[in-house]
Amino acid sequence: MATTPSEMTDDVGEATPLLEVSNLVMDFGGLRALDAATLKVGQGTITGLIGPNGAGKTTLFNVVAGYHEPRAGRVYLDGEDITGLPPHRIFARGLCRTFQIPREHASMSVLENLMLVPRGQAGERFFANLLRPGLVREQEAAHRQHAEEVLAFLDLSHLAHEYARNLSGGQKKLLELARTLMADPKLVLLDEPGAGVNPTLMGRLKENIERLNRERGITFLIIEHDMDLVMSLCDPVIVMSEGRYLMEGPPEAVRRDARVLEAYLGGQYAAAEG
Ligand SMILES: Nc1ncnc2c1ncn2[C@@H]1O[C@H](COP(=O)(O)OP(=O)(O)OP(=O)(O)O)[C@@H](O)[C@H]1O
Repeated sequence: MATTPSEMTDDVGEATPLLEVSNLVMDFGGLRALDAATLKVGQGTITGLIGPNGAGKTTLFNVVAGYHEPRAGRVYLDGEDITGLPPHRIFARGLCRTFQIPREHASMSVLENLMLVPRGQAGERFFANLLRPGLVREQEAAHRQHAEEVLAFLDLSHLAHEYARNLSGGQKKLLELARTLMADPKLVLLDEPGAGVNPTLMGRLKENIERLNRERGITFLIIEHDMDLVMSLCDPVIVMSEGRYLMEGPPEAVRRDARVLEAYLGGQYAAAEG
């Protein structure tokens, strides 16, 4: 059965939702990209976020991750109000996002890309550097070890010293995922992880998301247009349309819901139904 945001509390149990977005409004000039968008993401879920082009999904990610300040509304992470915090502070609280177009540092190796992810290193603090250089070295070594573990977990160790520019599109998506893991995230927002990824790597990406969810308890919110990926990976699936929450439910219920079909009206969903 599909639910509304207020009913969803029961679905997630008594626990506070990991992410709660309440009545977000975001304008770009005269265009209202988010129109009182409200939704909740349950702890430990792999939640899908779908909707037609322009529904406001990426804008919602940008507001949640601190890249845009909303005109109105609130964002809560694990019950704490994070609205308007800058991206690095939100990141430090365990909310990480990836981008539709990966943002790797092309002329650095894969390992260096991971080591760049900030973790509040003492080395970045001038006085700590002067007073305790040994601490800086220890932290760098620990950071490197963590990066190597992340690469091993994602089966990317063989690419550690490859320039990021030489990776395929799918490998860059895995690198994006790896970068989020450097921050020990609670919640990862993935923006179209399947776009431009070949079927083999897509399978790997999916398995890795499932393993991270199962073994590390990481919650995922995933924007995706590939309906096969959404249907096989995500539960629940939230649907947005015209800047607002439309409905949510298990993938099969969402797939059959008349409101969803109407929202996509002749778009890729109808095509996928074929
Ligand atoms: N930086 C921006 N400046 C102006 N308009 C923007 C900006 N970002 C998004 N928009 C507009 O806001 C609306 C919502 O866009 P958004 O990218 O959030 O939708 P989406 O659901 O992610 O779409 P898609 O599935 O195509 O990525 C669209 O009309 C878009 O053109």
